[in-house]
Parts: sequence; C-alpha cells; structure tokens
Amino acid sequence: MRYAYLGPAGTFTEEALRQVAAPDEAVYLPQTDVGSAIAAVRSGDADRAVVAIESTAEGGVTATLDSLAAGSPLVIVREVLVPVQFTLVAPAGVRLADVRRIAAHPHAWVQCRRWLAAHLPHAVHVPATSNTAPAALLAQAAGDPAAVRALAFDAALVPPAAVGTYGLAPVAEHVADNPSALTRFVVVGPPGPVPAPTGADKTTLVVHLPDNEAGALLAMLEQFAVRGVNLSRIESRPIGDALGRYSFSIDAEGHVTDERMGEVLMGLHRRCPYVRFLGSYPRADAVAPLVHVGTSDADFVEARAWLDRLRGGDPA
Ligand SMILES: O=C(O)C(=O)C[C@]1(C(=O)O)C=C[C@@H](O)C=C1
Repeated sequence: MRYAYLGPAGTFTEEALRQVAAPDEAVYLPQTDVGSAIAAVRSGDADRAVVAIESTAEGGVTATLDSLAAGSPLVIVREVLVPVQFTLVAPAGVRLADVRRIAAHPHAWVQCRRWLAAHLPHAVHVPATSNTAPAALLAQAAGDPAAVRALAFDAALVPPAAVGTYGLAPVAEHVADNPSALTRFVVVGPPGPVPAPTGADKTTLVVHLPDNEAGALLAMLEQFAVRGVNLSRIESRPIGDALGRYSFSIDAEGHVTDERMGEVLMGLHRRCPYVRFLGSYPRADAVAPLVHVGTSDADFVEARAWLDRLRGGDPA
C-alpha cells in the first residue's frame, strides 16, 4: 500500500502513519502539504493519505476539511491519535537569548504561544510547511556557517523525535503549552467497502443547509438530536461561491449501519440540499456512545414492525 502524508520524515503525521503501517510493509510518500497528500489519492499516485483533521489546540484542520468537502469523493477508513509536544532547536552555538526568528508550522506556533510569549516575546514567526521542514533545512546547513546565516530563521519548533532524526541541538524542551495536547489523524482512501461497525465508531459528514430558511441549522441538528446521535465536532466552512454560504463539517458518534444513524442520514438527505458521506470508521479511543432510551437498533426495528402492522390494518 502506498501512503501519501505530510513530510519530510519525522512529522507527527509520519508518527500517525507508523501506527497504521510500518515503513517496511508500506511505501511512504512524503508530500509538502495536506492538499497534495489528498490529491495523490485522487490521481491514483497513492492508495491512501494520512492527514491531520483535528487538534486540541486548533480544532478542525481546515486544509483537510476543505480538501475532503469538495472534489471527487474520498472516505475516511481509520483514525489515529498522536500526542503532540515540541522542542525548540537551533544551529550549534545559538542560545535561547539569541533567538529572533522561529520557523514553525502555524499549528505548532499556536500550540506554543504562551511559552513563546513568556520566554521569547519579541520572536517573529516564520511559517513552515510542516513541523520537520525547518529541521531538514537546519540539518542540511549544519557545519556550514554561510549556509546557516542564509537560513530565514535562527530556531525552529520541531517534534521531540525529530531532534535525533536530524541530529539537531535542543535550545529548550517541553515548550508546548498543553502537556496533554493531541492531534487526530485520519486515513483517507477512494470509496469502497465501509469498515465493519465495532460499537465505538464515528461517521464524518459534510452538510449544506437550504438557503434563506430561518432555523435551518436548528432543523439540521434536530435530525441528530431526536435520534440520540451525539456530535463530537461541528464546524462551519465557507462553500466559497458567495458570501454567507457555509457548509458544515460534522463528526457524529455511530456507524452508518446503526439504525439511528441511518435515520439521521435519511432525514438529512430529505431536508438538506447536499450531504457528503465521508465514511464510518472505528474510534481510536474505542469509547462507545451512550444509547438513550428509545434509540437502540432494537427500538427502531420494533417501531418499524409496529408501523407495518398499522399499515396492514392491525392497530393492536
Ligand atoms: O504532522 C506534522 O508534524 C505537521 O506539521 C502537521 C500538524 C497539523 O497539521 O496539525 C500536525 C500536528 C500538530 O498539531 C501540528 C501540525
């Protein structure tokens, strides 16, 4: 299996990929951004993409949400959680007090904001395409003072594991603000058989609302509420064709084969102009949803049998 993912080597995305397939049993195809990783699956250059979709720091990863919401259909087949911490590295000889320009992925910068404000309040953010792109540049320039001076930054925020991979010198460790930060990654592939239900699953959807209808968002949410389906993430993203037009990216607890989730999907299909199914897949934390009274599979099956009896002329 060929996996496209955000590289170069040592990103948190690669840590997620290692949980899915070891390097000796898969082809790793590092890409410069999330959009390219997803495009590689659409073009057939990769069989799967591994991409960040949500973090405790920033919520939804918009590059991923937007790439999956439009274009040829793709589905999520698995999710993986990776703890996220950061180390500040710099070329040999650079002290913390010397640091003025820090290369960092925008999500890494956000995750270290309080530490940076306390320790390097005047440092400027130099945006990087990934957490290890600056690490690779530092490693290339090491030992060549002219190459080090030519870098656009004098320190970088990198995953702790990348310090050894690239032979870098830590200037400060444990610089992330939240010691329990997590990023959630998903494995994305072309449409195919839906992973079997485990009893602890998630379903990801993109939903558009009817235009100019007061309460349309409430009506959409009611489709979930009345069937006892809990949401674990909902975000609005611009559709992009006009101001004021938004799509909703939703993670719901449950599997497409659950009776209650099936009823939700049919309700959305009836009421909303566009619903994209982005897959049902096992939850990485294996936490089963709370099933409320009257919303179990058996409750739906029994209610349908009752309706059939009524329609057959048996009101008993
Ligand atoms: O995989 C990486 O290391 C990345 O650079 C990407 C990414 C992200 O897209 O959120 C992954 C985890 C961290 O939350 C910060 C950045």
